[in-house]
Amino acid sequence: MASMTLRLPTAQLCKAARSSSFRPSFRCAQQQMRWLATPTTHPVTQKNVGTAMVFLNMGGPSTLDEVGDFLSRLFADADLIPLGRLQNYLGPLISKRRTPKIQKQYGAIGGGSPIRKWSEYQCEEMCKILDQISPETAPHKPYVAFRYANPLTEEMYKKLLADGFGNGKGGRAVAFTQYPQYSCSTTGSSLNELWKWRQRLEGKAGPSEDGKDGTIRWSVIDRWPIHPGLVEAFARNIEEKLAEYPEERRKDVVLLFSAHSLPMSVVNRGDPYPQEIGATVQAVMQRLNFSNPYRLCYQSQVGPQPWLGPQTQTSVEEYIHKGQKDLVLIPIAFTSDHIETLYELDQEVIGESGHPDTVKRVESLNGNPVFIKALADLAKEHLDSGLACSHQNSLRCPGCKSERCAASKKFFAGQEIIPGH
Ligand SMILES: C=CC1=C(C)c2cc3[nH]c(cc4nc(cc5[nH]c(cc1n2)c(C)c5CCC(=O)O)C(CCC(=O)O)=C4C)c(C)c3C=C
Ligand code: FES
Ligand SMILES: [Fe+2]
Repeated sequence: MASMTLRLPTAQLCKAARSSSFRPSFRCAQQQMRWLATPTTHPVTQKNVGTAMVFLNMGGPSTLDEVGDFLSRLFADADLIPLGRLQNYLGPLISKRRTPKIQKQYGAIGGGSPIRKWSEYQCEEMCKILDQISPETAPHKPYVAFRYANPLTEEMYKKLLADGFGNGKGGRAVAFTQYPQYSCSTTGSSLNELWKWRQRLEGKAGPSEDGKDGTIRWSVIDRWPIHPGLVEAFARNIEEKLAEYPEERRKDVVLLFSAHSLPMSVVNRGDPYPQEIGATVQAVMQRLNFSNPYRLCYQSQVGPQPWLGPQTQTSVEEYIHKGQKDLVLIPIAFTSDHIETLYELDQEVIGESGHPDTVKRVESLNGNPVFIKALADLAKEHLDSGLACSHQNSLRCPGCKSERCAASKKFFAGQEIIPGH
């Protein structure tokens, strides 16, 4: 199939778009000019190298021996746990103290987190579908970049370069966050880390005026809280779980959506996560035709400071106390199993509820084909859009004081992307 590009040379388009009259709406101008698209051939270098699809996530320790390193990277991350000037001193101290407790939890779920297995599987399967539905950007090559566990962002970036992306040859890479809802402590942290390694490994200069300096062109799928495929996958899993209850009780089962909580300091800084979590919940309930009563609650608080509530475990206990024993827990902020589903929800919340036969959890998305097709559809929409990132991604939190956020947001928003390439 013939590939598509813009009739005007990109450099000319970009120059026009950068001129003062275009400046306020560069991305709009880029989008509006897409109707000029006409079939032509790929630049050879791009065709050969294909498109790198890079899944971003926090990662988890695959073995008990990796728990210490995982936690020490996590407590060293100032985007997640800001400890100020004491970060380098307190981070290692807290992580070391916490390691035995968390090792026990990973021990109880089989000796490690399944997140690497699921991420690699989901990304590979998505790429196979993309090769079919988006031949103009094929071949799609799967990569995983974790923030706190192997494969780390540095390792992924070096692999990209070794595989022929960058190195004077250009090539396109899509950073695809696997957190459907954006938080500066999760996706924001992963993007800041990706930007850091891009600066270290591909130079500080950034792309030249014509975008042809041979560095990797990055675009970002930074959030997808209400993507119809995601909503459909969640909704079907909920329907399956509801079908396990006797018909006469089914419509009164309470659906308890559960998301990882955020410290109130992060919420009050203006983090978009609570709003986007609410949007997913609303979209799923709309798809279910509001078949059941529902609530959103939050889990996995760490440390003594105030976190966003209500807490999942307390909510379950309180509903049971009120006589509501039919409860379905729905982990809504993570797309594969991890200690928060397998340990915290299954073993603590359900295990300690006293009613494990009526308090249930829906399956995580893991290898669900409906979900993997959704990932592919979402990626295709992004590749066709020509957008470097969402418009929303360019806005910092009102309370953000981080220079890292400012620099990385500017970098990603400034990438020049040709639709369908
Ligand atoms: C959408 C998901 C998550 C958000 C938002 C999030 C914010 C957040 N987390 C911490 C502190 C910790 N999180 C830890 C583990 C952990 N966190 C998430 C997801 C989100 N975190 C997951 C899936 C996991 C488990 C990984 C796995 O099992 O594979 C931990 C380590 C465990 C522990 O010590 O309890 C900490 C610490 C903060 C401070 C925060 C928001 C600022
Ligand atoms: S903390 Fe949200 S943009 Fe920096
Ligand atoms: Fe967390």
